[in-house]
Amino acid sequence: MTNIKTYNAISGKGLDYLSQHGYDINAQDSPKGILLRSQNLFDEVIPDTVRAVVRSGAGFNNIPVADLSKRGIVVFNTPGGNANAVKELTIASLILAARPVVGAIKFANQTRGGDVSLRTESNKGGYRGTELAGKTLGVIGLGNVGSKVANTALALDMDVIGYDPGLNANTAWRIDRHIVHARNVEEVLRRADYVTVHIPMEEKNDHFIDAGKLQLMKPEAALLNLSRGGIVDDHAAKAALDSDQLRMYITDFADDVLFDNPKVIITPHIGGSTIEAEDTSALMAAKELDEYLTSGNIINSVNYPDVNEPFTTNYRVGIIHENVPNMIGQISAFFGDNGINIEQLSNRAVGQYAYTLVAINDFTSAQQEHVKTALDEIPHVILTRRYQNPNMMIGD
Ligand SMILES: NC(=O)c1ccc[n+]([C@@H]2O[C@H](COP(=O)([O-])OP(=O)(O)OC[C@H]3O[C@@H](n4cnc5c(N)ncnc54)[C@H](O)[C@@H]3O)[C@@H](O)[C@H]2O)c1
Ligand SMILES: O=C(O)CC[C@@H](O)C(=O)O
Repeated sequence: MTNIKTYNAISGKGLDYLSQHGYDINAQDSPKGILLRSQNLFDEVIPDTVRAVVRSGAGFNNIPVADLSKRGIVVFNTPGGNANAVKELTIASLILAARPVVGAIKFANQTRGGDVSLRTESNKGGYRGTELAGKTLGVIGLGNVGSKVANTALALDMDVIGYDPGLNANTAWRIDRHIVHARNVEEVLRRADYVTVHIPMEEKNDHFIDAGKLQLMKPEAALLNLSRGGIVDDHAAKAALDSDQLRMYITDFADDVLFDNPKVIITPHIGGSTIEAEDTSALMAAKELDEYLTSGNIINSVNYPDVNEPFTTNYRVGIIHENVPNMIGQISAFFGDNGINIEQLSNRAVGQYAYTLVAINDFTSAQQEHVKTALDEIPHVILTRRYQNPNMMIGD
């Protein structure tokens, strides 16, 4: 059995998959993998036995990715697994920003005694809203969530303007041609009646929406943040609301500065909290973990390149290394010098790291032992793992 440590409430779909594939998800000692949702891993000690950390979800700012990368630990997420759930809550938030539904519900509940229908009818004037149709939605970040939100807003008869300088090809294909592509974020902020942010929390996006950007927005506009606390400077947002430079702020991330403000709606980080999204994400996470631990295939990694090849030979060696010159030369020379024939070699690099997966048929026990220790001694090699087909890990 291979031990997997889990944090948070992971859907049974993912846990059952792991249990059925030879993993012990209850034994927390010497884990080979960690499966989590929002647990802050910066506060945890990650044992040396760990080879993979999988985030069941999209955002991975709760994981010390830079440190784990130096240790040869692959970090995965489940892109798109909960995008539809976040899209739906974003659309609900748009409606809550246009219609005073929350206040109206409270009012209706308070109208007790006497002729209830008359009392509600005569006082409902205070709960008039506006329509989304014909208004402009600005979408910042057109990835898995943002692209879905943008397309759905078109179906609500909104005009949509989007901004994403790092748009990937897969997502670009999904974006409706009627969505206007802004040249810069300022253009989105100036034109939109509603602005929704769907970007990851990383250093460059810390307080991405700050006082300066809020000033560009129309005073009657509403801002939505279902991405992460910290992407919007909440103090600046409160100041903008207080000075009527912003009409409304809806966020999925509670913050002391925002409580008890009639212009703010806070939800408790429930964007991805649907049964469907939790099941889909957990199953994706479990499969990614199993695939890496048993075959060396890397799918949806956030720190190393993806390499996903059919396992058609008897053995494989996966080598995580730095992305520096002559690594492939040294690795293939090593196999040749030790009389090991390479059937196939796949190599990909991303940023400062690279991954080389070597497929082998004839591999004696002595060669396997030697590969483990000797390959790790090549400068810039971070970690080597060996795999035996069918799906039987033989090394550590
Ligand atoms: N509330 C929730 O429960 C919940 C659920 C899922 C995701 N999220 C958050 O939403 C974020 C987005 O999710 P996703 O699945 O769409 O991720 P994604 O990786 O598919 O898309 C993010 C997009 O943002 C773009 N981007 C990054 N920085 C940008 C910037 N400064 N300006 C414009 N575009 C920028 C990227 O190029 C990318 O296309 C996640 O990182 C996560 O933090 C929250
Ligand atoms: O696990 C969750 O419920 C939150 C997930 C969400 O924040 C994400 O980034 O995917």
